Parts: sequence; C-alpha cells; structure tokens
Amino acid sequence: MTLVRERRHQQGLRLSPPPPPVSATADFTHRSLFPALSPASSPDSPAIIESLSDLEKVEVLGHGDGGTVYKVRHKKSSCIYALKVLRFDNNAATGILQQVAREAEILKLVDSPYVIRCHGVFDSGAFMSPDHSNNEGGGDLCFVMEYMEGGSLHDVLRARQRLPEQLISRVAKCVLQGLRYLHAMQIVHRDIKPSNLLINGRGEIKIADFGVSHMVAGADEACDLHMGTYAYMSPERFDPERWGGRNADGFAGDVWSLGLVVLQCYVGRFPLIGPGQKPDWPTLMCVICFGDQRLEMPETASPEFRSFIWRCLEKDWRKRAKVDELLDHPFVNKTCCASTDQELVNFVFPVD
Ligand SMILES: Nc1ncnc2c1ncn2[C@@H]1O[C@H](COP(=O)(O)OP(=O)(O)OP(=O)(O)O)[C@@H](O)[C@H]1O
Repeated sequence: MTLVRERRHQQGLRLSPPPPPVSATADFTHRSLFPALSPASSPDSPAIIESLSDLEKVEVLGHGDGGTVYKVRHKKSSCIYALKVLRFDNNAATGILQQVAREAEILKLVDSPYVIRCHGVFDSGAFMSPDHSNNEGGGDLCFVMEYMEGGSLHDVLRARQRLPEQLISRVAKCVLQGLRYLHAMQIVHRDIKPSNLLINGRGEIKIADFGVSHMVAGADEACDLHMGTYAYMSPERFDPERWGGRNADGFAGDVWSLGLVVLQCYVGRFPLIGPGQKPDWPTLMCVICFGDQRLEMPETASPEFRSFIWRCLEKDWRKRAKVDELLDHPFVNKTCCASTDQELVNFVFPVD
C-alpha cells in the first residue's frame, strides 16, 4: 500500500491533448448538476451529498491531464469519496467543455459493479449551458466518485512492475464485464488504459474516466475520432482510411486497448515499443498501423494468454474478438479461477 501510494504522482504514458488549467483547491460552493444518489441505490456509500460543503479534503490522490483528484470525507457520515476537480478558465476550448459535459452525462447513466460509481456532479454554473456559450470566467466541475483505495492499475504497475498471469486474468475479466455493460448501453469508452482502471480494497477492478467516451447512437464519430490516448488507440481509430475506421462501431477499439493493457501487465512496460524508445506519434503510427507491430509476446506466457492477446490485437477490427467471446475465453474462464480477490488485494496492498 505504502509503495503504491508513494508512486501515485508519477506520470504515466500520456499522449493526450494538452490539459486545461487546473485549480489547486476546490471551491466548495458549487451547485449540484445531478441529484446525489439515494442510500438504497448505493449500499457502499450511505451518505447523501447535497453540496460540496458537505465534504472536507483529506489528501490529494493524483493529478491527471484534466484535473486533480482528492480524497474527501463526508462530514456527517465520515464516508470517504474521491473528488475529481476540473478547472476551466474563460479560454477553455468548446471541445474540452463538451468533453467534460459528456463525462457528466454518461456518469448519470451508468450503474454497474464494474464501473466507477459517481455520487454527484457539481459545477459553478459557468460552462454547462447546452451550447457552452455562457462560459465567461470559467469554473470548476467536480465529480464525487466512489473511492478506490488501491488507486489505478497504472499506480500498481509503477510499484510492482508486473502482475502474475492469474491476477492479469482477474483484471481482464473485470474490465470485460465492465465493457459488456457499457457496450450494451451503446457506450464506447475509448480510453481504456492502466490509469483508467481503478482497484478497491476488496480487490475489485472498475472502469473510470468517461472524458472521451460517447454514446454510439447519433454521435458524429468523424468529429472526434482521435480523442483519447494515442498509445492505446486501435489501428482503425489511429488511421481510419487504411483500416476502415469510418465504418467501425467503436466497440472493437475498446477490445484492442484492453489487449494492450493485459500485455503491459505481463511485460511490465508499454508493449508496442522497445525499452527506452519514445512513444511519439510517428513511432506509434508505425507500430500500430503499418507492417508487423513489434509485439513482445513473452516466451513464458501460457498458450491461453497468447491466444487471448492475439484475439484482442487483431489489426482488422472486423476480425477482432468481441467482448462476449473474450469472456468465454479460457484465459479469462480458467486462469482467473486460479486466483482470488484476496490474492489481488494482497498484491496491491503488500505488507511492508
Ligand atoms: N475514484 C478514485 N479513487 C482513488 N483514486 C483515484 C480515483 N480516481 C482517480 N484516482 C487517482 O488519481 C489519479 C488521477 O486521476 P485522473 O482521472 O485525474 O487522471 P488519470 O486517469 O491518471 O490520467 P488521464 O487524465 O490521462 O486520464 C489516478 O491515477 C489515481 O491514482
């Protein structure tokens, strides 16, 4: 646990667009954008959060491209939450404002044990007008989220470098269950990567961060095909002309990203480029979209692991495995049974 926490603030493989300005402190006077959840629908978090003034900061959990995440305590109930604060000034691009508004919209809809639960969204009111025309002066947007004690898979990999195969299988199973839920709701995540997979004290893994997700129906994919982190982006999203991306439904892109995450857990670094090689845009373009990708398929990995990876990292999205196929795959079905949630907990929170 200590090890994991110490390394939380280190930066991961980040190739997202530049961040908007981030506030150092949360202004706890915002209004609620959607009602806090009732106790019945949230057994883990009995508190009803009416305003951000109900919460007090405990510590900073981490910084992302879009903002700062705090550990906070609900004053009345002492329940612990994670508070993600995004700060915008009046120069914030409309695209970014639409992106966070999209995250808020999607969070309202999702309710799954495999997806991070959001207990409320609060804002200063400056940028949430439907056409984003009223954004003079900027403001904060604050997401009150379920607190995940183990931090992200990125934090865990920083601390422990690699995961044993049976724990990787457990991670894969949870993410696939989350994706099955999201895809059934016609939501494509589009940014599956280690820092967006969070782990709690019960060894549960959940998908977080819907900043670049979108609802498939009615969305204009062509407008924002390149949003998300390039490193984990599928060939059809990276180079839609070459890989028929204009016709892709988007779900296959989440499977590709999961394949890379699973392989990264095994080899201990981003798997598509050599150690020390810079993951810049041209290098990634070459390995993801052209010729033979330099896939490091470890000799020691089981046949089940290899087969799972090949099914995820099939370049042609039409031939790539679907989520349901992968949930039936022996790597997920069989290998996962060789471990327990407790083993994952022991791995994430080692006794020093
Ligand atoms: N719900 C949570 N519970 C506990 N820790 C969290 C939670 N959400 C985020 N964190 C921590 O805060 C860090 C920053 O999270 P954030 O979502 O802002 O950015 P990120 O996902 O790491 O990067 P990016 O902005 O590129 O997506 C995470 O890496 C994680 O360590």
